[in-house]
Amino acid sequence: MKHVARKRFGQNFLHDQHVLDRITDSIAPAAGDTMVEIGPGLGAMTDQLTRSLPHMHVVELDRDLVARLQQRYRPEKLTVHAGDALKFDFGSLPVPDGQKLRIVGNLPYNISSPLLFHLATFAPKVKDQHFMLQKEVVERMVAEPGSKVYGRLSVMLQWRYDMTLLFIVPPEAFDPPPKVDSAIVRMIPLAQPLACDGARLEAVVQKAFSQRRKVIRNCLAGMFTEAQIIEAGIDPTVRPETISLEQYVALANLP
Ligand SMILES: C[S@@+](CC[C@H](N)C(=O)[O-])C[C@H]1O[C@@H](n2cnc3c(N)ncnc32)[C@H](O)[C@@H]1O
Repeated sequence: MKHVARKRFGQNFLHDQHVLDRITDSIAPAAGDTMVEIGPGLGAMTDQLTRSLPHMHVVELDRDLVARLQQRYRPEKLTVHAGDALKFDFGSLPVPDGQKLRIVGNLPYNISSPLLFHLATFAPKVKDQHFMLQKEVVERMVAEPGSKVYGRLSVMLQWRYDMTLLFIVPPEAFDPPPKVDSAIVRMIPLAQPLACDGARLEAVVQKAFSQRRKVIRNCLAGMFTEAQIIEAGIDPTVRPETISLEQYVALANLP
């Protein structure tokens, strides 16, 4: 029976073989990799990846799709984790000594930011991540200071990852087509992120960008004095979107 795409699970299934091949080439799966796919859906990417991998893991929330995947693949080939990727402990997957996890997925766009933040907590155990996301989200992730779309997602993810927008995917590549363009992003955890307490950095960045149009002195009133902002090497009259990752880290590291 044909699966009817469920909007609430952000289901848009890839059917363009050229796009599937390009994504697979970008991921370049190798036989020894430990790989997990988030939201395998009907298995379009899974089929491609399992050609090179003797075994892989998937995490899928939709129980109907879980049942389909379990019917389609032998358990030695595919371990299906039925559940919510937002709550999944990616650190619990068995990875051989000296190796790290590879994470891939055409992500459900309705939960992309919280999912990226959840995944960031596993960054030290991860080799790389390749995701399909809404193009605008990828543009925010890789944005530089001064850009209109530079914000919390840019700073928090750039603190942990080296990120590259690989290519754009048009709506026609999916069934049903989403209303927006999509993009493939490669995320490689940094070996040595700038030393900083993540929760503190998050608090500073969240407060800074909660009023993008104000100058940073006013955005951070109550958290830092003007003198402290200057001490972190920041002009207190600039807007939050012009402040670099290094400067936000300096602020978060103030005693
Ligand atoms: C955009 S579709 C991609 C499907 C498939 N990978 C493809 O490319 O055709 C997103 C998939 O994520 C699943 N999904 C949605 N929310 C999820 C969650 N919280 N945890 C795990 N999977 C989820 C959906 O059921 C769906 O299969």
